[in-house]
Amino acid sequence: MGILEKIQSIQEELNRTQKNKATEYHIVRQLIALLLNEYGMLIQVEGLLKGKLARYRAQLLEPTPGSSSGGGQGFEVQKSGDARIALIGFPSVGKSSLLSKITKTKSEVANYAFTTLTSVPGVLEYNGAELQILDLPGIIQGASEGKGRGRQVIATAKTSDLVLMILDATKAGDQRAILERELESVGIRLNKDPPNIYFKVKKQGGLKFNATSPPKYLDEKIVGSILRDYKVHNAEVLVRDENVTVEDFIDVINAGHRSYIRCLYAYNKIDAVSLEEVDRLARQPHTVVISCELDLGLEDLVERIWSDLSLLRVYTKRRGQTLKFDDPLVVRRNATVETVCDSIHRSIKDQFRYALVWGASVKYSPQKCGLQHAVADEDVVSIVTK
Ligand SMILES: Nc1nc2c(ncn2[C@@H]2O[C@H](COP(=O)(O)OP(=O)(O)OP(=O)(O)O)[C@@H](O)[C@H]2O)c(=O)[nH]1
Ligand SMILES: [K+]
Ligand SMILES: [Mg+2]
Repeated sequence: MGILEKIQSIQEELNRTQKNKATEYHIVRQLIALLLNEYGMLIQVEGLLKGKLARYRAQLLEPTPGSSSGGGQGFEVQKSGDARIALIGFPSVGKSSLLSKITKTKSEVANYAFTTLTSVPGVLEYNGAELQILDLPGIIQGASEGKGRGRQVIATAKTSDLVLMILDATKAGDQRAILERELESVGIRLNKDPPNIYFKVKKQGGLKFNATSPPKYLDEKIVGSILRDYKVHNAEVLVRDENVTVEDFIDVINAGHRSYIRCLYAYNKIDAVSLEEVDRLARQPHTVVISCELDLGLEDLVERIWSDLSLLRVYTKRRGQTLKFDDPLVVRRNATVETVCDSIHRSIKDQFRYALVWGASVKYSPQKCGLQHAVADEDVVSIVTK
């Protein structure tokens, strides 16, 4: 082969590879596009399936015709232990993951909505107390009007001592407000004290309206017209707080249907958002940030649950017995020596002479106290009987 021929053959070869390269490149690009498309389709299909699955599972929660309570098994759970904590949140925020983390109970965890269809109780042992934690189905907007089993979930929340609202740190910020509204609409008041208004319906005498200082948002006329609407014409009203609102007054009239419950907000899945976002969320009031997946913030959460419950540990001591500090009597805040007596035994009050109290509630330890003495956390109480 002459030199010119050699050059020409190389050029031809090069041309071919150029073309091949172009086609190969083209083919590879097409393949990639195909794969991407396929992948996108897969994601779409997965989303669709998940949506379908969630819809069908939500139907499992819906009331069946002829039953007033709803489909599936009923989920009233016997109260047990020293306090009840209800896990409230949208589907798939990690309620069951949390129950499985902080108690010995395993509740099913999955990445589709409405995995949990009933209430699942677990026990958290802390500071010698037994705290009942209730894992519940997820609720959605409109739950209080009977969407899904929302009404039953919310009714269960109303029986709790603390609502633990589980929120998804990766989701939009309005979850909190939506859930608050759902709970509010059935008479649950979160992190509020009952309004400081004395109200008593009378047989006669018309409306007697008084206030310790002039209320800013209420007056006798408003109160009178609200009461007429309730067909109450004789009543005594004493407003002891100038900041109470019309809504507060209505709550007082409906006191039997109002529950004032503490609420702790826990943002889960913080492993999936930026540090700045975690920081922003953690600064909201009554809020903790956690990750069930990475075991972050769970100890802190349990501590916050304990302090929000405001439970008191009282160690009771019998004459001549040594004190056992591992088995306290757990009572509510505002508990008195009388509460302690009732918790020990119903009849102990009949033989009560006095109590000897050691601890933060007394000036001298021990101090002789009567039934009305208010106890403090970690007091030691010895009941002296007749
Ligand atoms: N990234 C991340 N995922 C989590 C975390 N905790 C739970 N998950 C996931 O979130 C999904 C839902 O968890 P569940 O515990 O079933 O949620 P749920 O609130 O009980 O859901 P429903 O019972 O359906 O209302 C699962 O795929 C979990 O693995 C977390 O801390 N981080
Ligand atoms: K789920
Ligand atoms: Mg669940």
